[in-house]
Amino acid sequence: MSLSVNSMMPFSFKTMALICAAGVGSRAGGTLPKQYQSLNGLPMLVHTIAAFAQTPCVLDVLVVIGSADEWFDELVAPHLPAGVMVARVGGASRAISVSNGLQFLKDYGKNLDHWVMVHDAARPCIRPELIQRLFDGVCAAQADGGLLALPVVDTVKLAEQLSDAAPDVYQVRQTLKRDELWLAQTPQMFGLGALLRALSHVIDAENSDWVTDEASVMESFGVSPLLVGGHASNLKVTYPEDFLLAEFWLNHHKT
Ligand SMILES: Nc1ccn([C@@H]2O[C@H](COP(=O)(O)OP(=O)(O)OP(=O)(O)O)[C@@H](O)[C@H]2O)c(=O)n1
Ligand SMILES: C[C@](O)(CO)[C@H](O)COP(=O)(O)O
Repeated sequence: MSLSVNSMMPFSFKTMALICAAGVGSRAGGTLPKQYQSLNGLPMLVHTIAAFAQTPCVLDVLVVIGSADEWFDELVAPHLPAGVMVARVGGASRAISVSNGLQFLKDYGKNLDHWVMVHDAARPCIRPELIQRLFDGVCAAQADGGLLALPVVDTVKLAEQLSDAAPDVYQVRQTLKRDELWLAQTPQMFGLGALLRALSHVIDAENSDWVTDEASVMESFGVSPLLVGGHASNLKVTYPEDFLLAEFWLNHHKT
């Protein structure tokens, strides 16, 4: 099955941003979904939105939240920069939330040939310089898309579970060549129309559980995204211990 996702390179001097914030944050703990938990006195999502709102290459910002979200209006809306759009179209998985958000942008009349950057609400320490670096890098290389990423610095083992009786015990099968390995961050930037077509196709046609980022979907249709150097500060807040680290980086950016 071929799907034309890279037949026309997107073109514009600006990009839209889609911030996905419809998850429940089950691994982070706490009484609120992690995107609403406080970092230095403000909800995580407020920090994430602010970075995009302050970036020169970002024209429109859309925040995707869950349809039954009970927190956004009270915790985030009072801090929302002018012009930021909000869509209550989150789905059961990150891929569905992103796809629904892209459809919202299309229905809103956004140009399908223009760029969109997808970013996790859970990466609140993203800085405008990094967002701009991704945009400039992809445009300069005339690539079909790209993402921030970090080279792996640890030695990486491929392992398998020993037995169902010992779910935490794994045995090494192979050590991977680390100089070829990168850790994907967000934002991830592709043409709005191309990404929407690719995601919708995967979601409609098969189990989309394997989809953990936008780039992998585009890769499955033959696109080779550009990797642009990210930064350790752009961590994804996943576990309880990540909140402290995120606060450190937010403070560090201010100095
Ligand atoms: N159905 C979903 C699931 C996730 N996300 C968003 O995707 C980003 C990355 O996902 P992850 O860190 O896995 O967040 P959660 O799914 O909320 O966390 P967990 O897996 O621990 O429950 C987050 O900003 C999250 O809000 C989303 O918009 N819609
Ligand atoms: C998109 C992502 O941030 C790239 O590292 C990541 O895959 C999303 O996290 P999830 O836990 O797989 O939803």
